[in-house]
Amino acid sequence: MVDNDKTAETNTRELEEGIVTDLREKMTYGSYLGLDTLLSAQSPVSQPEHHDEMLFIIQHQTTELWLKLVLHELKAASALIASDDLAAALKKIARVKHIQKTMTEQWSVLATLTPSEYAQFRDSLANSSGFQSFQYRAVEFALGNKNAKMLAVFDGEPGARALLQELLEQPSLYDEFLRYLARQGFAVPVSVLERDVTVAHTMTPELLPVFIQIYDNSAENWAVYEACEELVDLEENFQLWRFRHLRTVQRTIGMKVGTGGSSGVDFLRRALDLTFFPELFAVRTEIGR
Ligand code: HEM
Ligand SMILES: N[C@@H](CC(=O)c1ccccc1NC=O)C(=O)O
Repeated sequence: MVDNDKTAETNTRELEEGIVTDLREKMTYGSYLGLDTLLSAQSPVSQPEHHDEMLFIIQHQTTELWLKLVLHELKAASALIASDDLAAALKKIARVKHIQKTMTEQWSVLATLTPSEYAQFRDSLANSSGFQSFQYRAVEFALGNKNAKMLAVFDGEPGARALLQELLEQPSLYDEFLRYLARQGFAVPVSVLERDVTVAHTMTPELLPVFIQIYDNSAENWAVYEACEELVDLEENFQLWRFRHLRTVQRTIGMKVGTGGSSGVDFLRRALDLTFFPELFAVRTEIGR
């Protein structure tokens, strides 16, 4: 038995006898998590190395890890809706919402990078840009912001291009939800069910009666009503991430053009006009009328 009183007295925690210390040939924390690979993937390019480039790299890498999980969960959610298991899909979406909050909150870490610090290593980044993040684009596609023109950026990355091509051709989460609603007996127009899923869904007024029915009779349509509100949360969270990105960019590079070749802040601002689920926002105007 460990003498617990001793801990406070010595301000040192005794290791318990059962603790495994001989881990040769065994799976360990580091081997399980692939830490050798993960922690050797931070390679600053500035010369001499700029202290703050480590922050810049790790901020992006942690975001990419979260994006990997978001994609994993969204794919599962889509498949679950396609198999009529809405409740299980909502569980995945709930997780995505928490990840989004973390991703959005994380901007405050990068905001500690001042414009002058960033300017000291920005040239080293050449034409690399977040615009070239295939996982970010994959999440946009999965949620329905399809744009085939984005694929050209990935001509030199066959794996990324193939993943995006596949997602481009698959129904988005919203497409799957609308098909589900049709299977549940809601009057989803055939034109919506048979639409070309390789392009972005656009506002379809003929869909509004479906959502008015759901929102005006929420008690009778509780499951789909809840699902609608979860989708609204997803879009809201996505926009908040875009907005924090925009504001961080603005405070860091002002109105400079982007390393990726876009106008910068103006280009990013236009993304705030995009919507994944237009009818779920339009229905709000109609409620209770
Ligand atoms: C000081 C930090 C940052 C600056 C100054 C910055 C700047 C920019 C600019 C100017 C663009 C437009 C494309 C271009 O011309 O380059 C862009 C796009 C983008 N950035 Fe950043 N960025 C920063 C941090 C980040 C971080 C941490 C991420 C996280 C992965 C990120 C992800 C993206 C994505 C996904 C796009 C494409 C957005 C879209 O298509 O709407 N950026 N960024
Ligand atoms: N586009 C940024 C550069 C940048 O932020 C960046 C560069 C390399 C990898 C990811 C980046 N993040 C977001 O665009 C700029 O124009 O300064």
